[in-house]
Amino acid sequence: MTQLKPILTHLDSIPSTPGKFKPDKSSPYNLYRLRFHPTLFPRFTLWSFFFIFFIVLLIFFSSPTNPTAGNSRRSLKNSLSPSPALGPNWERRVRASARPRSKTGFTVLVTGAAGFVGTHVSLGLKRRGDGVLGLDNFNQYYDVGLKKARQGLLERSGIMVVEGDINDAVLLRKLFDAVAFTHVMHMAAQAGVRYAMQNPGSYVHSNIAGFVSLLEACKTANPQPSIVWASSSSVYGLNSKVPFSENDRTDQPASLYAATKKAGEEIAHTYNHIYGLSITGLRFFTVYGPWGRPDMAYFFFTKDILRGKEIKIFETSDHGSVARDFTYVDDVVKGCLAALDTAKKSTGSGGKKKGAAQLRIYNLGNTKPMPVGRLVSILEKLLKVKAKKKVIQMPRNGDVPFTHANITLAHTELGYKPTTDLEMGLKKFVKWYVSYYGSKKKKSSW
Ligand SMILES: O=C(O)[C@H]1O[C@H](OP(=O)(O)OP(=O)(O)OC[C@H]2O[C@@H](n3ccc(=O)[nH]c3=O)[C@H](O)[C@@H]2O)[C@H](O)[C@@H](O)[C@@H]1O
Repeated sequence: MTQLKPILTHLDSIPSTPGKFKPDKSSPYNLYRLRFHPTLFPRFTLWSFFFIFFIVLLIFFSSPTNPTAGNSRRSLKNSLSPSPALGPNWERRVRASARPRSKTGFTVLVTGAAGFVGTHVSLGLKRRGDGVLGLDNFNQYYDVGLKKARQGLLERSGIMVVEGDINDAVLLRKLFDAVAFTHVMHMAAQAGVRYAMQNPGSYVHSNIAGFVSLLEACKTANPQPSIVWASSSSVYGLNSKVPFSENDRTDQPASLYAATKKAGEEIAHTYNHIYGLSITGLRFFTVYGPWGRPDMAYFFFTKDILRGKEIKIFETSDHGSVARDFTYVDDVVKGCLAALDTAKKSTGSGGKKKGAAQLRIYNLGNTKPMPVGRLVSILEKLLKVKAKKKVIQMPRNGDVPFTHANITLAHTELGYKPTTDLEMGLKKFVKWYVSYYGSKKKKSSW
């Protein structure tokens, strides 16, 4: 310490403009300076170097437990030096995928494209000649292998799926810079009613923060796209007025999942109001079908029945049956495309509203609620296996006892008319299930 003091005092006297310093030969500290510089200064610099190096290592190699932090680091990396995946070749592929077949076709960004409904909607759009670019974060909520298989299906139809998160603002900007999307079909979400109790943060991350991030990109884009997005029948929560109509109360959500979807509807209102974005929300009613979600009851009941594993059938506290307005995926896709076709243009540009814009919400259900017990007996018949059933009281985990859609509004304004009943829809699902998991003997991790 006594040795360092003279050096530090000497540093205090260095003028701020380098090169103008004249050593004071008369200073009694000159002797110390000459004697200690050669040994102490390199040691000091060496330790500083190691310290800085350690900090840099820590920043670059620490695992991103917070997904948003991970994204922001990736975003930073992207903005500093675009990875080869975001280079000119990547941009060419992005543009080619999004190019419609005809001049009147739409140019659609589908978020959650490797998800269940996202895949079907993407294929439906491509089939009729629209240009489709997919975006999906391939998260591990359920079997990523299934998502990759859906991606393969899309790629064979000429649809590219960019791997990325809707929270990644830099990536979204790159996509909107590369392509003038006319529409965004926003299907990306953290789905599942009961899982919200295990991982509440993922619902906030995808369904709230992610939605805002996407709307920010849409409002800034020039031209602003029209947006159609997936809300949920779960917003009706504890509403007991049946069938559920769009103007019924939705302020009593029974799960955090439902609350984040309801929040999405309010956020949509705000972006419509401030920026003139044209936004249509679709309340899906328990959508099922081929390439479905392994976390949903019809899917894991099929798996468990085939394996001889017990399945739990929920009932209400007064021993009534729990029922859902199960809706077949092809019917929902028709509703999604009709919503896109009837969507008016957004009115804003450069982040500024120019006039009132369209804001809509529709139920896309089947109007025929079925008890879960009935779903199981249809599966038993199709699989030719008797299920090991255990009837238990519905746990308090966010579930609601029944759903039932009034689809008058969607019918009148979108021409929506579901045509697939539960027997036919499950038959198609089981056929796919057996061909995917049965004959191919795919390993499943779900
Ligand atoms: O349309 C909707 O609003 C929602 O539909 C489904 O949610 P849910 O209807 O709860 O679908 P499942 O998890 O497949 O459950 C179907 C029925 O089976 C019942 N169930 C579930 C699990 C189980 O072990 N036993 C059982 O009887 C549930 O109570 C429910 O009545 C989706 O998972 C949500 O993402 C979607 O938003």
